[in-house]
Amino acid sequence: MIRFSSPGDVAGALATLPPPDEAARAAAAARQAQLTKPPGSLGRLEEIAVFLAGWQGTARPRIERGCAVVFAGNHGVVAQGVSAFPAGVTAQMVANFAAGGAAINALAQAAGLTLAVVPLDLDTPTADFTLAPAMTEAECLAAMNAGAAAIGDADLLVLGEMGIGNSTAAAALAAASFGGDGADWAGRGTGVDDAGLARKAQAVTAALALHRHHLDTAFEILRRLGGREIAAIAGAVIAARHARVPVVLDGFICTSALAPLARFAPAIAAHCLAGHCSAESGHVRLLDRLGLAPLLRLELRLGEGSGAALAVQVIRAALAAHNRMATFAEAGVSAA
Ligand SMILES: Cc1cc2ncn([C@H]3O[C@H](COP(=O)(O)O)[C@@H](O)[C@H]3O)c2cc1C
Ligand SMILES: O=C(O)c1cccnc1
Repeated sequence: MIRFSSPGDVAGALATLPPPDEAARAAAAARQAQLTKPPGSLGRLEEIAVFLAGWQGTARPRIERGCAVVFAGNHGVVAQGVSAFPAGVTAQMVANFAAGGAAINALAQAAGLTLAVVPLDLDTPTADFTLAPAMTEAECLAAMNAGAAAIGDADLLVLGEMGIGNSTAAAALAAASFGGDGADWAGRGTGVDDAGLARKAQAVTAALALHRHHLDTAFEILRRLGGREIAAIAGAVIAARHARVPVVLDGFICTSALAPLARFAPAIAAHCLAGHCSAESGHVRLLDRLGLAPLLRLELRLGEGSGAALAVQVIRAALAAHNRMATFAEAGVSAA
């Protein structure tokens, strides 16, 4: 299990990302070619099966311990008037997750996933990053370690977040990592009006100016502009990669955790599937920058891991076809 004791450990883990098991990928691709269908006719379902084979290291991948993990954190930048909801909703929603009443409870259950919720110091919001770094080094490392620890023994990891104000942090991370200013990456989040959207864009642009001389490592970008739940997702993604556990990403906010990592380690998203493309305006561009093609596009704009959990139903179907279909030889069907 990975532990990050220093920012150097994060850089080290990013410099040593393992590749997939190419033999398992080849074996899975060979099986797909034998199944009773024209080659390629199951489209991306075939790619999903080969992808999971490579990361699970077996020609016949399975989902037996599919785990959804939702990280929660609070954000000082809400003081800039960037969310349609008050910061107290973060803790209230964590209570709702525990009571089973949130969308992710229903969607994780429908997808056959266990659900873990990891609240991260909700009583201590990050600093307002328009004025100071969001987190200290110790705070950011602790959040990343909470993320790394949460992967447990999952064989498929579904990541989600809850944190009022975090679509502003996500926009800042995307801009710092891939260029552009606040207006390029700010979206409506929980549904801010035009004035709220302008405040978000302004907050991001102000933060980029304040931190501009210090954005030269993935860790510093995450620490200065992210939040605890986003840093935890980054830690979980890195830890999952080193454990060769495939990951399903959710919306704009979840995906934004990869932006600073990808700037310094472009292969970081190779063990990740994009569950969906959110209606949040920056998500389509963020996915494009990460080289990810979303599985679903259902106009969701919720977070919590909701779109990722939904996509697991497609992933399960891909594996059902891969593992249960007959080959041409078994079925006595003539090959081309
Ligand atoms: C009741 C409620 C449940 C949510 N579940 C996820 N989010 C989503 O909205 C927040 C991001 O939007 P913004 O940056 O505009 O605050 C995050 O908590 C995200 O997970 C929710 C938001 C609300 C209000
Ligand atoms: O895409 C997301 O992750 C998202 C969009 C709006 C609000 N919360 C989350």
